[in-house]
Amino acid sequence: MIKETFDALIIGFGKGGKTLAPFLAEQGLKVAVVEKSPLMYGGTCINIGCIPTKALAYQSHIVSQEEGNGPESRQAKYARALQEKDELVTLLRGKNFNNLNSHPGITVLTGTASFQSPHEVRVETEAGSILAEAERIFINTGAKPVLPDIPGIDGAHVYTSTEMLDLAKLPSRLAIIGGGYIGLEFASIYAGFGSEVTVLENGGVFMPREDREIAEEVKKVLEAKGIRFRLQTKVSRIAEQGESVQLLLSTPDGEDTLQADAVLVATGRQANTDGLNLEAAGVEVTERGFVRVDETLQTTVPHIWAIGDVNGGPQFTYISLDDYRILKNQLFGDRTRTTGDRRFVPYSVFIDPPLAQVGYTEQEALKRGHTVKTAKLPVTASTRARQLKQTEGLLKAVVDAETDRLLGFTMFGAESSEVVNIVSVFMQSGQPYSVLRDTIFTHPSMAETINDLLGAIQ
Ligand SMILES: Cc1cc2nc3c(=O)[nH]c(=O)nc-3n(C[C@H](O)[C@H](O)[C@H](O)COP(=O)(O)OP(=O)(O)OC[C@H]3O[C@@H](n4cnc5c(N)ncnc54)[C@H](O)[C@@H]3O)c2cc1C
Ligand SMILES: NC(=O)c1ccc[n+]([C@@H]2O[C@H](COP(=O)([O-])OP(=O)(O)OC[C@H]3O[C@@H](n4cnc5c(N)ncnc54)[C@H](O)[C@@H]3O)[C@@H](O)[C@H]2O)c1
Repeated sequence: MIKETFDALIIGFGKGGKTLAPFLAEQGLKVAVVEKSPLMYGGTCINIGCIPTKALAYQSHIVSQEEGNGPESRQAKYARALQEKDELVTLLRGKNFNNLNSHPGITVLTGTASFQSPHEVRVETEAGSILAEAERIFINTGAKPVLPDIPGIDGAHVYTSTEMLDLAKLPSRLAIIGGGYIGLEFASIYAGFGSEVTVLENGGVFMPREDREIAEEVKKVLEAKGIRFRLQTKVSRIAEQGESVQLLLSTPDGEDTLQADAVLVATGRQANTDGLNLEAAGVEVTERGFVRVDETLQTTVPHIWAIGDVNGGPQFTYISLDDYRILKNQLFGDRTRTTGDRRFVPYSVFIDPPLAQVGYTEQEALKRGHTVKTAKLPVTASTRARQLKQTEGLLKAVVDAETDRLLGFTMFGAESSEVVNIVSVFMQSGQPYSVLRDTIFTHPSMAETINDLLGAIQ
């Protein structure tokens, strides 16, 4: 076996790792990045996550706005959207590979990594095994879908989100198991292309973490687009029936069946630690199977760190990026950054229109003992939304009645995934909400709805 020695070894080509690699190389370290699949240079986000799904969401929105699309035209537009998505992914994957591969201080090893000892990682490449020894090791192997134990889940018409991204034929009827981020985003994408979509969620509350008024509005808008939601519903069996499948459902009203042409399983994502042989390094995992880290992202072994989805933090690309910032600060800075100083992490669910949130919902603020003032504004109040012909949705703000600080902001409406970042930055400043209420925004814009929303706080 060939033996190579590095100062730093990064396992997985995720967002945090691929940003950390050039930084470490610029500090004079000899760095290796190990990626198990040539189709995954750049990681989940680029190849099978954010980028391809949002590319499809964009095309689906356009198709949904058009009139007179019959089944053939919808299939043709779906096929073109898949092709454009593939072109974009291929472009970004190549750029990501070249960014690291062309760097003089970085070696990209394409192969599967597994620990042999605390400082040694075996990499199985097509050309044979390499034993990579490194002083510092960073685990950035991401997450993979959870597959519930349902008879028939391994059937031909049942897909994970990754597999759905290559589904050539637009399904007439799509059943989605799981009503979380992936479930709702795919529901919105496929409904936009014209599929009949049913979301099967075993929880009893639709979008349980969201503000209740906003969640109700989301449900109403998505239902108006033809998406059906079945809560408190478990799938007990999936049976192949020729070109389609039958799902056997267990519901509060008893057993039921659902016919579908495709089934998406979107029931959460778990740490990708298979085959890493963490025991050989002494790296511990949590009860949920994620790599155990402290606030500085150090594992139970001092020279090994874990970044991104694999460490059990929020599963967002921008959190993996922030993990990189923490490591940079901890290893080469003043060691003040930790996961504990993350406040007001915004997020967006790319349904149509998108939902974005930062801070507390009204319910969460009350639970935390705040006295609150709130305001709501329908998206119809926005002239920009009328120009965009996207008047669905609702905004809501939550203000602390004692300090006048903005505690939370939710926007379900066009361009909310952009607008939320303005509010997030403002919330970091800790200023009273009236400052944002009276800030000058361009017109016409979706951002200016913030002025009106906060103007309605009483
Ligand atoms: C369908 C979908 C849509 C999403 N949409 C969004 C979104 O819109 N916005 C957002 O912020 N987040 C989104 N996410 C989440 C986001 O993609 C992840 O949080 C993020 O990509 C995680 O990055 P990471 O740094 O943890 O590692 P990843 O990008 O997951 O990279 C891990 C890499 O490690 C490799 N690997 C695994 N095991 C080994 C091994 N043993 N040896 C070598 N290599 C290995 C994998 O092949 C992979 O390339 C989405 C996720 C999915 C699935
Ligand atoms: N826009 C974004 O930022 C974005 C988009 C997609 C994914 N992601 C990330 O990916 C992660 C994974 O997404 P996800 O949707 O797979 O997970 P999730 O945790 O968001 O949702 C999973 C849902 O499936 C339900 N569920 C679990 N088992 C079930 C079963 N047997 N039957 C029916 N329902 C069941 C859960 O109650 C939950 O509502 C998210 O947590 C998110 O961080 C982010």
